[in-house]
Amino acid sequence: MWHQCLEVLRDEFPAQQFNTWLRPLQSDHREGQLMLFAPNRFVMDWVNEKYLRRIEEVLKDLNGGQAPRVNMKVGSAPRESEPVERSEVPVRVNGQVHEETGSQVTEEEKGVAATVAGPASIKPKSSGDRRPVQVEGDIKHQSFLNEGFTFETFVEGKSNQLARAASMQVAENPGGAYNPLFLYGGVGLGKTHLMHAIGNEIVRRNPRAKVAYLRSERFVADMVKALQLNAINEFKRYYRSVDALLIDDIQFFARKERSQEEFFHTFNALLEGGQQVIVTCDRFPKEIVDMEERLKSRFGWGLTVMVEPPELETRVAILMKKADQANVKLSSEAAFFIAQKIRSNVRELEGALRLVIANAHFTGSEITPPFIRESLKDLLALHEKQVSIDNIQRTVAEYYKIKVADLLSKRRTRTVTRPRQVAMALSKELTNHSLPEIGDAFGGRDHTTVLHACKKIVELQETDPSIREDYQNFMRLLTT
Ligand SMILES: Nc1ncnc2c1ncn2[C@@H]1O[C@H](COP(=O)(O)OP(=O)(O)OP(=O)(O)O)[C@@H](O)[C@H]1O
Repeated sequence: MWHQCLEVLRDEFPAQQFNTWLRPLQSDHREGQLMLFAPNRFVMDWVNEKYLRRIEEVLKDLNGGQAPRVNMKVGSAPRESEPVERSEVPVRVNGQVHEETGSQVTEEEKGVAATVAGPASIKPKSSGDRRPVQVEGDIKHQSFLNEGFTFETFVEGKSNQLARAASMQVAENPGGAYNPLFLYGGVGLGKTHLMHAIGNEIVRRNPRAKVAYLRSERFVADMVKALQLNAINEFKRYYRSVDALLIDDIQFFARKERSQEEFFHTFNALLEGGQQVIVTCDRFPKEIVDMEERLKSRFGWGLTVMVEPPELETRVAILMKKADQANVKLSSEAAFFIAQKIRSNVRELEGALRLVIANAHFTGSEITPPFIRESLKDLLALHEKQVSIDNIQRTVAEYYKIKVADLLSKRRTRTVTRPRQVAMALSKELTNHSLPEIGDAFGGRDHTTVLHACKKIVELQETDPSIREDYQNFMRLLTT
């Protein structure tokens, strides 16, 4: 019943709210009582205040008008027993079976170890001690927190408000606020920036704190190297000794079974020790493919927050801030012009600004919209070339698993009309074609049909989280 209830709530609330507060709840239903388990007190209080009444109503409907008793507590639902971590046993590598659990280093993991060049980059991060530390087995630990990625340099907007607030709380109270903190969202939206901001803030508040930041490939490479050098115990000891472990782009753990297992144990040890874990990913935990369920479920124990693509005002504010940091005067008209043209992500926005600034320095020109248009000519041409109606139709058809011909046909079944409307709205937003031109490209439809589709999709994005997510995915797919 709880799963059915979640399905109803998923349609009612925006994806971010649903994923942050409702999805992590676990349930246990017995003797007419539904116990909901929240990963921490904060989530429990929030759900109690904001959602419980609606949850009860939905459950009542699902239960033929009879409301089950709903109680909440912090913790996790009773589950089937999970394998218990055993003591550290020496491990043999090169495809031989790991004695503890039977999992092997996969070919993928060996590949990562081979391609991540140079010594392992994990360093106990304390501002007082920035020397790389040599440990047995010749694994040099270095970690690099980008000192420019701080909360001060991070521009807050609607799209990242929740993620920023949660990150700030973690930085103020590592191990005590939300553990783990799971930040997810599309490329170039500021997840790494926030993660470093947390690390930098932890160290600023406590210069002796050990913060390890690394991309997940590095964790894999280090682990394989440690196995090869017979130094797995040092590896474990190191990772379990940090005050905060920051792992970026966890999706690269997919299919790396041995690393997932190692990370799982490290993760548990850290959580048990009250040490902070922060993870970023390009998608919601449950949607990571080829990742162990128990690991995904652990990710949901703390707080899971989405970083969304910034809206126009935030893009403008980001440009102004970046220009200011570069000591460049940028008029709001110029910032607006760039922000309107570059919508995909912040990384690309920054790249465009850098190009404009470099050109302005080089030519001694003032930064005006015509100058920007000229400076970004190649980039914009590339965008315009890539985002053709044809490209949009192919992308949308592939995504919804229908044929392009269906989009152009007269068919009016729901499975076809909604994707067609999405494709029309995207064509309006991402190309310079007029409404009649778009109508023509969709099997000779009238421009009023296109207009109706655009309005409908704007409306649905407000009310239907799945359409909103689809639309954002398309914007990402088509513009990056
Ligand atoms: N809100 C923001 N304010 C200021 N700068 C930002 C903001 N969001 C992103 N940036 C900047 O955009 C660039 C890309 O951000 P970042 O590397 O954090 O993205 P990401 O979400 O981790 O992407 P990926 O998934 O590709 O790793 C960085 O230079 C970062 O400083």
